[in-house]
Amino acid sequence: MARRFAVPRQGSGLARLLAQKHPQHRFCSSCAATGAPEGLYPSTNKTSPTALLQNKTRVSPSFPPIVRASPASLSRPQNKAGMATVTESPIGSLSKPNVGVFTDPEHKLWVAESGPSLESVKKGESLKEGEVTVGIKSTGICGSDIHFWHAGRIGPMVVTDNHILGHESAGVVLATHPSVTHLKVGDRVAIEPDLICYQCEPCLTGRYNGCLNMRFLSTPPVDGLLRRYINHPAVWCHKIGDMSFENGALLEPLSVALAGVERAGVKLGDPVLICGAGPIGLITLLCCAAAGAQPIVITDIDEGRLKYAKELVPRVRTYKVERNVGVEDAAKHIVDLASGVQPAIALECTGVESSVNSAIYSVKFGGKVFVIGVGKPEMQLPFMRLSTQEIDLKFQYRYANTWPRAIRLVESGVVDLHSLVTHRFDIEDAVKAFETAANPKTGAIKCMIQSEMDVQW
Ligand SMILES: NC(=O)c1ccc[n+]([C@@H]2O[C@H](COP(=O)([O-])OP(=O)(O)OC[C@H]3O[C@@H](n4cnc5c(N)ncnc54)[C@H](O)[C@@H]3O)[C@@H](O)[C@H]2O)c1
Ligand SMILES: OC[C@H](O)C(O)[C@@H](O)CO
Repeated sequence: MARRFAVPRQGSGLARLLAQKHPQHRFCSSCAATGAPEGLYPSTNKTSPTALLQNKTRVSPSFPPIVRASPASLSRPQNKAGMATVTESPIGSLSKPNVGVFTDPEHKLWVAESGPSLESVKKGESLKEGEVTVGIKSTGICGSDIHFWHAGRIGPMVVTDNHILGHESAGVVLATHPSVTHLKVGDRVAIEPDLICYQCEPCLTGRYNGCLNMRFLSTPPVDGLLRRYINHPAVWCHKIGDMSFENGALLEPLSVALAGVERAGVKLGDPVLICGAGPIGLITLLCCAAAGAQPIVITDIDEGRLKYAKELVPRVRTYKVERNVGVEDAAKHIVDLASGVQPAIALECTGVESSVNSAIYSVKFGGKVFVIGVGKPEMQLPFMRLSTQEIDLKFQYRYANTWPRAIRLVESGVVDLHSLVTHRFDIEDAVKAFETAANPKTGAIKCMIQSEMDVQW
């Protein structure tokens, strides 16, 4: 296949710079600071970043056999009382077949057998270099999953075939390829759902969410994580210690919010507006509250979601958007609610044109409107308001290098995500889970799908 990007040649400026500065690169915070992301490079003991740059990654023919769970190796992290607990559940005892949650261009939704098959998981046959098999325990339903089901597309991302949904997952490592050194069977992990090329300019400069060859799990045509078992590169499986699997799954939407809050530059005492109190808006609210923003106003058209926001962060001020109120008037109400203080930063988490526009009319001179929501391909925006008020209009798309930070925030309790989970379903009942998540009358914020295994972890 023809390359659409330039690979740094051996001896080229970029390749030399990376190789000279940090021969080991992987998990190197200096690389993160200078552009190359923490955890970007595969953690195989045979793969150096220099080799990646030179495109010389090869499987060693002499690897020992796949490591699969055996009772002795299945040690869980220490529990709260400091006691190590051992799980006696070898992979060989798994009996539930792999299933996936599918949609298709006809907007059907169903649960059916999917790959990798239980048989191949047990034998470890399907594992490639650098991969681990993860038994998925919890997966959150994202608005984009519902969109792919209902609308069959998000902008240019179109469902053209039977397609497995889901990209917010955490689980337990069931098997490791011998090339994997930093994970072992029994590790609890959250899955970062992107597969990148490690070779294009965004990858090499630390902004791998812009990878020119991105394969994002659950974005068609790449199947998602709503399955019992998946094989995934170990480098994109982040250890979560004894964090709950649900919190592990929520690290994905937290990553979206964190990336936005970080790039928007929210600081202590900043007056902030958040538009939309869906999961992304609510998690953004938790992040802004943790960052010390004050006052914080959040908007929504749904009273129930605003009530939820108030329960999460009692000091937030809530504004119910009414369809018959114009965007400039809505902006005035928002500023009034903030005791006359115009927001320095608006984090837009709806992707709805009128909401983007009331954010633009709300922020102060020199303020920032930071759009996380995704919406119509084209929108009409108040150009002269942006111009005369020197407002920065910026955007976030997914995330890069957020998982380690997100894990620290959740582990420490600085950001408490757990109460966002309002409904839980077994993977066999995924259709019911999706119907609940898609129906505003259910009051669902985050529906979680759990895949019970014959193994207790
Ligand atoms: N940029 C990214 O990488 C990224 C990642 C994940 C999600 N998203 C997008 O972020 C947005 C939010 O995601 P979510 O999961 O919270 O979705 P959601 O649909 O659950 O939440 C959106 C909220 O906005 C509210 N809303 C609708 N119109 C409004 C208006 N005019 N004013 C105020 N509120 C209004 C809805 O009532 C809802 O509560 C979506 O557009 C989603 O596609 C973007
Ligand atoms: O958090 C990731 C987002 O939900 C996805 O990018 C989605 O919007 C399209 O695949």
